[in-house]
Amino acid sequence: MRKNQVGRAMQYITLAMIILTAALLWWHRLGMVRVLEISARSGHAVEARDDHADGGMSRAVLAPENPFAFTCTLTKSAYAWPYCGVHFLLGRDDGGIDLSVFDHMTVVMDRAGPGEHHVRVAIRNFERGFSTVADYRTQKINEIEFTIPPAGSVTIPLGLLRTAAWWNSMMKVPLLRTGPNFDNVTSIELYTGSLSEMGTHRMHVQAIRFEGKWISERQLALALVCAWCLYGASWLALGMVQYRGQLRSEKARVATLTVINRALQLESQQLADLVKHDPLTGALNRQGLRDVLLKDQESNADGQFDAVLFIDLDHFKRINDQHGHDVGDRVLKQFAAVATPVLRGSDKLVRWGGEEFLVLCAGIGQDNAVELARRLCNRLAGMAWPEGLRVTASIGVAAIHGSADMGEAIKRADAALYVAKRNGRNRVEIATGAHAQA
Ligand SMILES: Nc1nc2c(ncn2[C@@H]2O[C@H](COP(=O)(O)OP(=O)(O)OP(=O)(O)O)[C@@H](O)[C@H]2O)c(=O)[nH]1
Repeated sequence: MRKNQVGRAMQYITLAMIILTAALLWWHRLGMVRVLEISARSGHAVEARDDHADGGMSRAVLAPENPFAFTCTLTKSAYAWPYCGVHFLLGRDDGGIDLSVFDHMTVVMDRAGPGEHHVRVAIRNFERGFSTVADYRTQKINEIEFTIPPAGSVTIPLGLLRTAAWWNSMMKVPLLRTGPNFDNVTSIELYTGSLSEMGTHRMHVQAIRFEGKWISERQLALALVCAWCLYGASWLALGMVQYRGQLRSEKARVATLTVINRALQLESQQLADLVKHDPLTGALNRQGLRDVLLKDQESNADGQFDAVLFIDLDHFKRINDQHGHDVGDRVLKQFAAVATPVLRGSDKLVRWGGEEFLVLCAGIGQDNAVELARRLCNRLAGMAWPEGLRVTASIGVAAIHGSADMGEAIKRADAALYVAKRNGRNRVEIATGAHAQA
């Protein structure tokens, strides 16, 4: 995927994440509620309970047509705490349901009877390690007592319920486990309160409703933080992967450009060389000579060259005329090939024009220059040439007195060459008066 496509995708995902986060927070605030209702419609079993078993005389009687409506006759007796009420059974004796996922409980009921209507609600929890199936009283009793209007409802946060102190004492519960528990609830009990007046109380439980958020605020916050962290991390990782890919392609591009650059440098060097060299013989041309002299002047004001040889192949026109230009070209090429190894590395062979060549000699001295010219003359005269030709050259030698004298020295060498031609060719003449014979 291209970089800007990924960027656009990430923008959409960010927007989606923001909308999702806002929607979840809004939904959590206004909804996301789960409800457990215990009522005549829910089909939970109901049992009547009173103080009969404890020696009292109170009576709880369920209405035959609706066990959620019952009559409770509270009667004073030898038993100190008369009570009566009902049990709503939620699970088996040893395995109840988890009500800890709910936040609060709402009791909706009608009643009729003497005095204020005090109600005690108890939630029985089967406590592993304490409760037994044989005796339901060993199940932890978490309770609260409150007053309810004749017809209406009361909502109670589950956190307000407390474990009965007598149960903790009876079961010898360690201090840290004395708090209420709702994770294994077997029944909910609804009794008359401790301040309820004696007499007949008619009660009709419309519903006991447990409500709570599917996810607690804390869980939601944690989930959102995790999701955003994950998203941030994946964004970073993606960025890193892209950055590395970019770096790799940049490196590859730089490497390619370096290769191209080198090739161009080489090419431009070759072109520069071409411009400075005669294509036929490979000797320097006049442009090349100019560059050599400029460089020479830059490094040494007086110049390093101290002698110049002016070479002209003898009767070259005749070679062209008799054997054709191609043969003439081959002779010119052979001349350059023969002359080059005779010269030293610091000497420069220049094609002056046509069949005329210059040799610039550095640090040689006039005598040695004359010696070099003779050697060259002899070499040319003694070797085999194309078409069995005999090729000779006439050479004028002149001393160079500093770089400023270069032009004049070439003229003097040319004049000496003219003398060599006039004196019969295939010979060396020196420009400074004393003309040596080959
Ligand atoms: N094949 C060939 N011939 C060339 C080239 N450049 C110049 N020439 C010929 O070289 C010949 C030079 O002739 P001339 O200047 O008359 O000199 P020469 O015949 O060598 O006579 P001398 O110098 O007096 O010995 C001319 O015919 C030119 O056309 C070249 O690049 N190739």
